[in-house]
Amino acid sequence: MIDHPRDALTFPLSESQTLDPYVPPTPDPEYPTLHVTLTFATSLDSSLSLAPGTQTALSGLASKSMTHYLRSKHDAILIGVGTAVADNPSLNCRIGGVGGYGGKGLKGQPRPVVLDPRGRWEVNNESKVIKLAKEGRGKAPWVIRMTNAKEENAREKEKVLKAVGGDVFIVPSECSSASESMSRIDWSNIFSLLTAKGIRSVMIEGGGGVINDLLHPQNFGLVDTVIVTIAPVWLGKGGVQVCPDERVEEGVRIPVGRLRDVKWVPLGEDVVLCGRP
Ligand SMILES: NC(=O)C1=CN([C@@H]2O[C@H](COP(=O)(O)OP(=O)(O)OC[C@H]3O[C@@H](n4cnc5c(N)ncnc54)[C@H](OP(=O)(O)O)[C@@H]3O)[C@@H](O)[C@H]2O)C=CC1
Ligand SMILES: Nc1nc(O)c(N)c(N[C@@H]2O[C@H](COP(=O)(O)O)[C@@H](O)[C@H]2O)n1
Repeated sequence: MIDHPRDALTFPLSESQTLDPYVPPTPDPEYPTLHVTLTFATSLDSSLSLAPGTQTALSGLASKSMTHYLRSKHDAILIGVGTAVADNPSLNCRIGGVGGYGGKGLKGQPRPVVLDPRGRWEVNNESKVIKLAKEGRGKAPWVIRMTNAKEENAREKEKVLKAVGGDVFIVPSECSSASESMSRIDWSNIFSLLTAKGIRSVMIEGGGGVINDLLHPQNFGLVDTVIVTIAPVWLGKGGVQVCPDERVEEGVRIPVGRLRDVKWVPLGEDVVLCGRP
């Protein structure tokens, strides 16, 4: 019997088989493509957290283990800088048997990627992702920045990242007519960068800004799979909500997006919705 650390999570084979039609397929080495999974946990009133800048535990143990199983099936996890700042997340996979949790090396560990266009994430040696990378319990993070970002402490932060094997990549921004501070990076450029760096599957975990941007009709087609944990709780007004901009075509309001091939999987007290855009 394999000895797993006491803090390791388990996800039963029977549950993983239910989910497997939605996990990324084995990549074809001749046709390098990227599988994009959008996944998050929400309340009954479509909130990710009680308030901006705070972390709220929504997933129960069973659905949290499901998220970690998904992490083991993806090459990378991507979050927005708002989440990196609010949560100081670990972004590793803590399923027993993966690298660092009873397994060898970093096998099964995804690459954490932080979308931080303007260099707002104060990554340092106390950041959980950096500590885990040092301990061999997670991969070192990559940061995606925008061209011309006026970033404080850029050199120091890059040094911290590179010391553990992480990196910073610069992607051209899409200029906004409103102002430079409104400019953003086109998701197809982000996905091209990840593909060029050898990533074949990415799970995007949030937060609100990132999810709402990906649910925009212009971007929704770039998503292959959506997996949402719904927890039986209402958080109330003032939270970070998943609620994309409305969609109007020829002056008529229509739904923003709908999933097909849908499966609802009860896990503990939560239910997990799987589908494809
Ligand atoms: N329940 C759950 O599953 C999850 C909950 N959360 C929660 O969500 C909250 C964080 O969400 P939120 O504050 O919305 O932050 P996000 O993590 O969504 O980060 C948003 C920021 O990411 C950058 N960004 C997003 N899209 C683009 C783009 N296309 N191009 C360039 N930059 C982009 C922008 O940075 P800039 O402003 O610098 O331009 C933007 O403000 C926290 O409370 C966290 O706990 C987070 C993840 C999952
Ligand atoms: N699946 C899920 N359930 C919740 O209740 C959550 N709050 C989140 N948040 C996401 O998970 C990240 C934290 O991960 P670590 O445990 O620190 O590795 C957090 O940053 C969000 O992306 N997810």
